[in-house]
Amino acid sequence: RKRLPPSPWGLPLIGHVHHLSALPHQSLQNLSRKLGGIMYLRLGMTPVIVISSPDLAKEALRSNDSSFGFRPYLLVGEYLTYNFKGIGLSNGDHWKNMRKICITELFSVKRLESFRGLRLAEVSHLVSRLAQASKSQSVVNVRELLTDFNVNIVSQMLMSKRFFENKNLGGEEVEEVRQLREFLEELTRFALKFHISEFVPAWLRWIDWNIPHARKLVAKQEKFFEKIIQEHKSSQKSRPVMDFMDILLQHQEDEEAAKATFMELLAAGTDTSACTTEWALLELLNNPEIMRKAQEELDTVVGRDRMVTESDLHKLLYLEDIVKETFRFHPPGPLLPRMSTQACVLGESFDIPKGATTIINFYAIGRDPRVWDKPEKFWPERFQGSTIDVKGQDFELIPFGSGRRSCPGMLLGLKSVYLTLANLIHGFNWEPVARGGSYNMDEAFMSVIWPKLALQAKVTSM
Ligand code: HEM
Repeated sequence: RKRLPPSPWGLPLIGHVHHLSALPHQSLQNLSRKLGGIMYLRLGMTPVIVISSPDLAKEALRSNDSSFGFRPYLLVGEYLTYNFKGIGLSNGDHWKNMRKICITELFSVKRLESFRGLRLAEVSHLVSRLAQASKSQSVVNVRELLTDFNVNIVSQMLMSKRFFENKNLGGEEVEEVRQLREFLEELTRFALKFHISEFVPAWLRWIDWNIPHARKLVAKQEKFFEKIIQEHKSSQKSRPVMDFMDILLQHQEDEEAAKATFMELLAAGTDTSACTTEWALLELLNNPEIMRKAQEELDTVVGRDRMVTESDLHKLLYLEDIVKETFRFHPPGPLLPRMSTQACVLGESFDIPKGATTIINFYAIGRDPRVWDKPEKFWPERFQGSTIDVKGQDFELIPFGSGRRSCPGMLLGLKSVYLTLANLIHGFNWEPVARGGSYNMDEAFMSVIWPKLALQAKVTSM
């Protein structure tokens, strides 16, 4: 006989909402410790299945990939992506088409290779900012450094624009960049608010009191993209190689699809990589022995006379273990959001209703003592001699998801994390400015899971 997975105690109307805190991945981890690897929650009127076991994640994402290949409804998807015209929140044929364009024209190995010089130029810029900070003995705001790096990479790939730390920008453009930063922050705050439309049936969504705010945000977004699209159309002939905006405007007559996809790629592709590097550096600062081993490896493989480049990365095996361990312990987006499009059975006999929001909590999987030895310890050596990788085949470690909706930007994200981390620790010694020399590792659930306190430290050139 089939049955629903176990649930915690609920309340009339709100169901199980009261079990969730400002750190929902941790609340769900705590619940799964009591209820097991699969549970059933009701958030308002929305049925939600939460999976926190590698075997059940594999069953959902591999054996039943087509049943769980949809994204659930989000208010930001309806408004800021013009009724689901982007890639990350859309479904069905439109999603298939956008994903195909993104994979062939932006994320293919060949296309990524053509941007190698761009990444090198940005990393040189990052290193010279650190060298300046070393000279002036000033404290480095690591988060700002990493965010600038990642936004600059993605914005140049998408639309040939370098937004941050660009001395060639005129006063009006600097003001635009400031507005973009503010807009992205406001959008994140908005996306994290409670939206009742996500917890009621579709016909009742109009009652959401956040809709006027969503419309205001759309107007700000419009202002930003209209200008970029116009500039792009008028300068297209002067670009030797077409950028992604040129390509997308060619494929898609509908400019709204281009705007939606751009906003999603900027949102999905910048903070994810930046926060992974920030967590890794934090762990190294709190664990000087691991830092020492990583720097020794860099000295042996790269030497002291030059920067680390992408051709060095495959030889840096300890660095690879550090990055894997960072993804296990601090996955940037720890809850995979999916939706079941047909009823199915998971596990021994758990009934998954059609239309249930399905969340895979791989934060819980990464810290489960049944899956990992000493899970609360940051211990890169656990990967020595192990074949476990982050690429979506090993369900103990799926920071980029798995299956048809897995992250298409994975290769770019990995390059960015390796390159920035390697260069941050290669040419510089880091001195903590935290009280007592050890950093607080609390988390904040924002666009991604950031360290609650942005990492600040002093550097000296080696
Ligand atoms: C460390 C870096 C990154 C991490 C950890 C990460 C993680 C993820 C995760 C967990 C998902 C959901 C996967 C699923 O449902 O199975 C995802 C989706 C996505 N990511 Fe990434 N990501 C990273 C970098 C990037 C970059 C650099 C880009 C693009 C510039 C990007 C673009 C996307 C897009 C467009 C989707 C939605 C795909 C779809 O729904 O078909 N990501 N990412």
